[in-house]
Amino acid sequence: MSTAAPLVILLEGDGVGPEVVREAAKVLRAVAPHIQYQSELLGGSAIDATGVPLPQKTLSACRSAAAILLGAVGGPQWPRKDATTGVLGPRPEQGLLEIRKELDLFANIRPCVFPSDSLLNYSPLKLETVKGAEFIVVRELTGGIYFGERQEENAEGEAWDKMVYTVPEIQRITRIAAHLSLLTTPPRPIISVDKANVLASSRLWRRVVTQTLAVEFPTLPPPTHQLVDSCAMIMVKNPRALNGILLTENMFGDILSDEASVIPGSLGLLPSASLNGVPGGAEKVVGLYEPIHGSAPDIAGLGIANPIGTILSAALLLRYSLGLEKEAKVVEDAVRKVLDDVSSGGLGLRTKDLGGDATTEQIGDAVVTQIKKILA
Ligand SMILES: NC(=O)C1=CN([C@@H]2O[C@H](COP(=O)(O)OP(=O)(O)OC[C@H]3O[C@@H](n4cnc5c(N)ncnc54)[C@H](O)[C@@H]3O)[C@@H](O)[C@H]2O)C=CC1
Ligand SMILES: CC(C)CC(=O)C(=O)O
Ligand SMILES: [Mg+2]
Repeated sequence: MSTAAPLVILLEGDGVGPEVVREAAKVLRAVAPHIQYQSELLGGSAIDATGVPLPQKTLSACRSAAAILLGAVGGPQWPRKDATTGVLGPRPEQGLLEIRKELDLFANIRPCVFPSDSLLNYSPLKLETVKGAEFIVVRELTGGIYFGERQEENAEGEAWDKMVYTVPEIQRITRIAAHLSLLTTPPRPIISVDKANVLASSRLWRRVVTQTLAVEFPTLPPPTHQLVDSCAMIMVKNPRALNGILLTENMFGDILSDEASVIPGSLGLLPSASLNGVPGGAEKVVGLYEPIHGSAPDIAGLGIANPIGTILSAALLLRYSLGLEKEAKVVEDAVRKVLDDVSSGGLGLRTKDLGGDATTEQIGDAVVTQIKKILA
């Protein structure tokens, strides 16, 4: 374990963001007390304080940090209308897109696994359908339609968004998928998801994914290709058929990963890592870690948000940015213990989204208690 004191930037954001980040930071403090923290503004709270969703101070702090932990941004109060001009102000989500672009966080890794087998009974899908489902969504994060040119509604009543991909953008995200595939023996199959029957950008995607894997990773089996619409159907009908790496572009990955959270039972469960390179390699990668969910304005301030997705994101931070694999495992084991049924030695604690009545804080405290027991 490194003895230096790495700096982690906390971007609490909006809505339930501060509630879930508080618990994840508590967990990090328990498992790795040497980490230093600094809180900075992003999103709606940054707009209110500074006028912009990504203040320069936040960006500079993130650039010099070892890693970043984010809650979520956005809410119905933004964009705000200027009282005199009636002009709409910036959107919190712009800040998130900007920080991803500025830090070149092109690889978004979203593992869809059951943090505890006891959750098999809480999935809205049938137990026999979801049992054994386990895949990783590898989402391209700095290209595609979220970053293309756009035209807001004009006088002709038209609006459009342009989806652009380039060969290097597709090559580099394919390399991340290949790297993750090769971490297991046998390698996890790579399923590339696109809409190549309609979109030119998807036809480029399919060609470049196939070629990059064939040329640079000849030992890997060739990828399979799945159209995004039928992929969405398979995900809830027979998710085990997708076991492996789902490699896809920005918007498809955004949508499919929210759908994937239905398998373990809640959007509040799944973590993510946004990286600018291959994790665990010789080069230091920049990493921003966040749950896959949004700011959940409908439950903000009630203290009932599920913090597990953020806590598991903190585990990914320990693993990918700080090289603290043992500590990452301790956090994951502690989360499992908290969720596991009492009959199998766990606490059986669940927030409302999973049918329980535990608060956000109780889950965080329980994870900390389990960490202390594991480390004792
Ligand atoms: N990474 C980010 O910062 C993201 C921000 N957003 C923003 O969040 C705002 C709300 O978007 P929505 O479409 O409502 O998506 P959302 O993910 O915030 O919420 C969807 C549903 O899931 C529930 N939910 C989400 N997280 C939960 C948690 N941790 N525990 C329990 N229940 C949870 C919410 O209560 C809501 O019913 C929007 O402004 C959107 O732009 C959305 C997605 C990602
Ligand atoms: C601003 C959005 C693209 C955020 C989002 O939905 C996500 O990254 O999951
Ligand atoms: Mg999303």
